[in-house]
Amino acid sequence: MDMDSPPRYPGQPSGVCSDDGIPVVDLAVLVNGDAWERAQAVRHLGRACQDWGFFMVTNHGVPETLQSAMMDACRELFSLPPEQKQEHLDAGPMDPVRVGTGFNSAVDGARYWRDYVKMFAHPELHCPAKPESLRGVAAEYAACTRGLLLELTAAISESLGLEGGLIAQRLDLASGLQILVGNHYPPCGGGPGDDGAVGLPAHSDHGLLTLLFQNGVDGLQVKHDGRWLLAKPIPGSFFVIAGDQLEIVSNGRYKGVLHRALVDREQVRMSCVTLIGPCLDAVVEPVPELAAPPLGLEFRGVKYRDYMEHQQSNKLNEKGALDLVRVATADTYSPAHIFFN
Ligand SMILES: O=C(O)CCC(=O)C(=O)O
Ligand SMILES: [Fe+2]
Repeated sequence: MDMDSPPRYPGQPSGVCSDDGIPVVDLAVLVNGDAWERAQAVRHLGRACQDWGFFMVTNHGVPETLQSAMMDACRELFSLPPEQKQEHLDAGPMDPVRVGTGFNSAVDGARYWRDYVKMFAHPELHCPAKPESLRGVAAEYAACTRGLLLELTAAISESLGLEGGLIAQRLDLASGLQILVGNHYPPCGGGPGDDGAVGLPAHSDHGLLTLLFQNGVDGLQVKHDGRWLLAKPIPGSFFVIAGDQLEIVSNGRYKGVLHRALVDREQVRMSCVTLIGPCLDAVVEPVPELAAPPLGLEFRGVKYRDYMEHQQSNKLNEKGALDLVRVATADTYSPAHIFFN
C-alpha cells in the first residue's frame, strides 16, 4: 500500500469523528505516525470499537481506481442473464462462490430486496467465470483490503492492551477466511413517510472485521445508543464494522455492531464488502487476559466453521447466533439447545 504523503481529508485531523459523530480513523497515522501519534490513534481506535463497533477509515491506501473497478465488475455480474450464473445460484452457505437473492432464500420468510455475490478470497480465491474481468480485479482488491484489515487488527489488538500480533495469532488469520461480497439493491418505492424497503435486516457480521464502501447511494444504518443512524461516508473512506468474532475474542469488550441496509426509492444502491475472519478450523474463545477475575468468560469457545455455518443457514436474527455461545449467568437466559459442537 502506498502510505507516502497521505492526502488529508480537508478539515479532518486524525482522531476525530464525522458530523454525525461516527469515529474516523486515519490509517496513515496508525502505520506511519511517530510513537505519540500512534498511541493517540490506537486509543481513539479502541474507543471507536468500544463505543460504536463501527468507524470510518481514511488514508487507507486502497486506490480509488481499484475500488471502482471492483464495483464495476460486480455491477457487470449482476447484469448477466441468469443462465450465466446458474451454477452458483443453488450454492449453500459454505460454498466458496454463491450468487443469490435475499439473505438465504431457503429460510428468509420475507423477500429482501437484494441480489448478492459472495466469493471466498482467502486462503484461496474462488470466483465466478463471468464476467471475465472479475478474477483479476477481485484478486487485487482482496489482497489490498486484506493488508488494510490486518493493520487494523494489529492496532485493535494493541488497543486492548495486547501484543499487536496476538489476535491474528489466536484466530490463525494467516490461514483465515476472507470473503468478498457484492450487494445490489434495486430501487424500491416506499409510501410517503415510509422508511424504505429493507434490503438486509438487522444483523451483526459473523467474522472479525468487515470493510464496506458503496456506490454513492446511502442506505447502511448502524445501531448506536439504541437508535438507528444512517451512515454517511466521508468521500473516499471505507466503513469498518466490528463482527461477532471480535466480540468473542475480546470477551465482550468490543461488540459486533447491529446494522442493516435500506433500499433507495429511486436509485440502485450497491455495496462492496470485504470480511476477514478466523481460520475456519480455529476454535475462537476469549483471550484469557481479558477474562481474568472478576470478569470471567463471557463466551465459550466455538469453531468458526460451525459458527458461520449456523449464522448463514438460519434466518438473520440480530445477534441470535452470538447469543448461543454466550456463557449464561444467573440473570441471563440459557438456551436449551446449543447448536454448535
Ligand atoms: O449493503 C450494505 O450496506 C450492508 C451489507 C451488509 O451488511 C453485509 O453484506 O453483511
Ligand atoms: Fe453485514
